[in-house]
Amino acid sequence: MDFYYMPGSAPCRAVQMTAAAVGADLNLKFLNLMAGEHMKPEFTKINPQHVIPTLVDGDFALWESRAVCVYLIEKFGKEELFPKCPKARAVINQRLYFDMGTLYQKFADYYYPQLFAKAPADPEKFKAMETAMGFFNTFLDGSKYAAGDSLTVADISLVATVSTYDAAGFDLTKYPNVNKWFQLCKSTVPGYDINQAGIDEFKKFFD
Ligand SMILES: N[C@@H](CCC(=O)N[C@@H](CS)C(=O)NCC(=O)O)C(=O)O
Repeated sequence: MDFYYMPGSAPCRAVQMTAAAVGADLNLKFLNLMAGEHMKPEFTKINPQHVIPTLVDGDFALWESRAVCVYLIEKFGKEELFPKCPKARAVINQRLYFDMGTLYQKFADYYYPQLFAKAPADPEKFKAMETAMGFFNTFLDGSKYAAGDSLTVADISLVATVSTYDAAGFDLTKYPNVNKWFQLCKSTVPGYDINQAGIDEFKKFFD
């Protein structure tokens, strides 16, 4: 399977950790967004939305990291990462949508204008990030992992986001449940070393 990615990208790292968890071999295809490679017709033919991560499995192309993670889990039969039980799956989905629509989104809203448009920091957007992280801290009350007592795709997606907050200097110690969960994920999420290598790349944007 071809995998179009950049190592610093959080959603790409989530897919790479999922691939490690299910034992999928990804044929890595580095796509340099800074050089506009995602806008070239070779790539827009595959993905008209021109975003990474993008997975190509034969004649099937898929993007949106969380959809790609779930596809890999189902293709490789690792049901424990996305159990079929309706309630368990519903909580995992809630966490995944929270990650995409709220936690990662608030990070992007605050940091991206500063990183990519040299805009000044907006304190209201920083508060929105704090509120989002506070929600996640509450979800983790009495729960070892993001969606219960075992590791699921929700943890893989969320740890890509939370490690990105951490890399940007966001203080996680104010969120004790998140901080504890983050330390646990570092040692239990398969392929976390790949995430760390990507984080090291991402940090260069802050230099
Ligand atoms: N929600 C998407 C976000 C994908 C995304 O925005 N990727 C960025 C890189 S991190 C990208 O490819 N940007 C290029 C563009 O939007 O044209 C996911 O989780 O896969």
